Amino acid sequence: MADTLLAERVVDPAVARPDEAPPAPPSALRAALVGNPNCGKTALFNLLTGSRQKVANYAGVTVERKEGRVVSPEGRVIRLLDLPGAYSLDATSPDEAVTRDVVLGRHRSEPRPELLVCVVDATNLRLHLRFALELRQLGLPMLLVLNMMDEAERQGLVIDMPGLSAALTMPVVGAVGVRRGGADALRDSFDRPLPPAPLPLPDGIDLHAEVRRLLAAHLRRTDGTRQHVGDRLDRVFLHPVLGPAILLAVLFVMFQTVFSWAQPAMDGLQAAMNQLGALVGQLLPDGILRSLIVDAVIAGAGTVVVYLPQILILFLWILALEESGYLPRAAFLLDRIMASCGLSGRSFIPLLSSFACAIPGIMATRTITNPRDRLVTILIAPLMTCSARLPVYTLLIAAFIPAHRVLGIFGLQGLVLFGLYAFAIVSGMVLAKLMTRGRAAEEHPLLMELPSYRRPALRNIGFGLWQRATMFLSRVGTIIVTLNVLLWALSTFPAPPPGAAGPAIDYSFAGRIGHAMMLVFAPIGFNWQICVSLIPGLAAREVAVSALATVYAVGASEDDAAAKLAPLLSAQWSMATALSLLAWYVFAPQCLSTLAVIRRETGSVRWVLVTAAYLFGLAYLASLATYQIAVALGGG
Ligand SMILES: Nc1nc2c(ncn2[C@@H]2O[C@H](COP(=O)(O)OP(=O)(O)OP(=O)(O)O)[C@@H](O)[C@H]2O)c(=O)[nH]1
Ligand SMILES: [Mg+2]
Repeated sequence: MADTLLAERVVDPAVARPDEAPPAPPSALRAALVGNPNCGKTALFNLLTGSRQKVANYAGVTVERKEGRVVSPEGRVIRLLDLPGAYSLDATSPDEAVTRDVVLGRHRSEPRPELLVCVVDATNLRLHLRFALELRQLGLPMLLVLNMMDEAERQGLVIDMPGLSAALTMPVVGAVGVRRGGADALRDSFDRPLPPAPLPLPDGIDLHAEVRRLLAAHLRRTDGTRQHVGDRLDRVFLHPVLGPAILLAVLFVMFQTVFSWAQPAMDGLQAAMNQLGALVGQLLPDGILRSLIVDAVIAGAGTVVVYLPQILILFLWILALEESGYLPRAAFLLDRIMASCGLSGRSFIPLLSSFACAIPGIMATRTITNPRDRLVTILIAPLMTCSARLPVYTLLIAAFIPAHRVLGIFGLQGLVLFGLYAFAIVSGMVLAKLMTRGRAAEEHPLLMELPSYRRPALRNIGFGLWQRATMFLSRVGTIIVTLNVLLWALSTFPAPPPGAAGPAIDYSFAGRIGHAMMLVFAPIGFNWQICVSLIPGLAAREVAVSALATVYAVGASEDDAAAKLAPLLSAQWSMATALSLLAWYVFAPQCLSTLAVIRRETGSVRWVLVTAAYLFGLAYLASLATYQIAVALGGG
């Protein structure tokens, strides 16, 4: 139980909101949003409840039920559920099973909804109405929402809503999930009396034929625009040669910009933090309090805060790709490569999400039908380079890799970063191949919906970036500062005995622990400061950077030592040590939340131990090989 609670709390940091609205009273009407994947259920849920759940342009974004509270214009309170998308009630994956169980009233902790709000994509009625008809047979009060009416209009689709409503024997409303006020008609409908359950269709009726009949009677097509743009784009993006070349180019440019675009903002932040440190240093008298504030809080938080611009640029790309509809195309392109590792293209989106953070990535594996594929994807997800590694990578790259240009256009630092990502991906693929013995679990070809291309809505991207920025800063303000203060205390106490020679920090707890750890880590080139920083770095990766800043600041004679962490490292460490630490960070499972989520998603501690053991083992071997080779080549 305690475990579940812990995991619940770490579930998806992207959506944790401290200012969540109060829960609906138990007497409130229980309604649930149900429908095919990617029809805009979560977009409507956010509009109605004011939540900020993740919305993106591919199937399988929502993987668990979310609850919200809606107040109708007349003040009626509704408890609204957002459910994972499903194609039918015959669930094949864990996320669809949640929807099936809730709708059928079989869910462990969720009573059956009193009203089904069935959402369909108005531009894709042929596919989506089938599920609506299946739901109609359940005998629950129901309401049909035609979402994406803006797109439907643009495509010249005219839907006879009163006719459709009469034929389906349920109310029908239109909606636009991406427009303010786009769910008003739906909100208004909550004030009307609960509709009676729709009349069921005769048993055994062919639902596809029924959909065709409904569309023939109630859907008209006038001349629309943009119908074929998507096909034309697909001819380029899915082209066997051009497609992969474009994908590679997109990823490549992404890593170049993470360095080049962020630099001015990072320099500005760095200068501001240095000034703050110097100012506070002058204001406070020399002593323990000054050391605590300057070395632990400012040096610790400051060294991590400067990475905010890079993290935001990375997310700008990820959000734009998610919204555009390109991701499922990339999954399609990579299906063959994934198959050669024994996985299917279905693992692509969970793995790609892990580049932001392994936690939502691992949760996204709930969309994978095959249990073996799901497990293997969970096991390799921590290898995909999450954004918390970025500060560590960038710090070391900035300190040890010269900012040369290659071929006149590419920055060498961006290339090295790209190389680290590529190395992690290749390692993940090789491991998947070993785990699956290269055999695909299923013979089926990849069945995956290709959504329409969409210009990313600035509003969504803006919210997404804002969410990331506040999440990152609150991590810095909470876990990072706390761990740094703890580390500062360990590095400061006990004070050296009177008359002791050598730096004071050598006598502290941290100094002693670090020196003891050297027994294990000296062969891979780590010094005792790195060893000490790895311990708080276990809780979260970027803490290692602030921990190094603190250890070096406490150990240094000048106050601004930490402000110059990168030059300090390049003066004190060998190239071999830096490369070895980079290799360590590619593999090491330095994140407790990830391990907690693996525990929850696999339901067993065994897989947590397996993951931790194999990743630590690989990290050690990779660092050992890197260090020894670098030393042999003269980098010692
Ligand atoms: N143009 C347009 N886009 C919309 C509308 N509603 C949602 N979208 C977009 O459609 C995509 C899918 O929206 P989501 O809300 O994530 O869909 P969902 O039904 O929750 O999807 P799953 O969680 O995967 O089942 C996103 O890119 C939204 O921005 C709409 O009314 N018009
Ligand atoms: Mg959703």
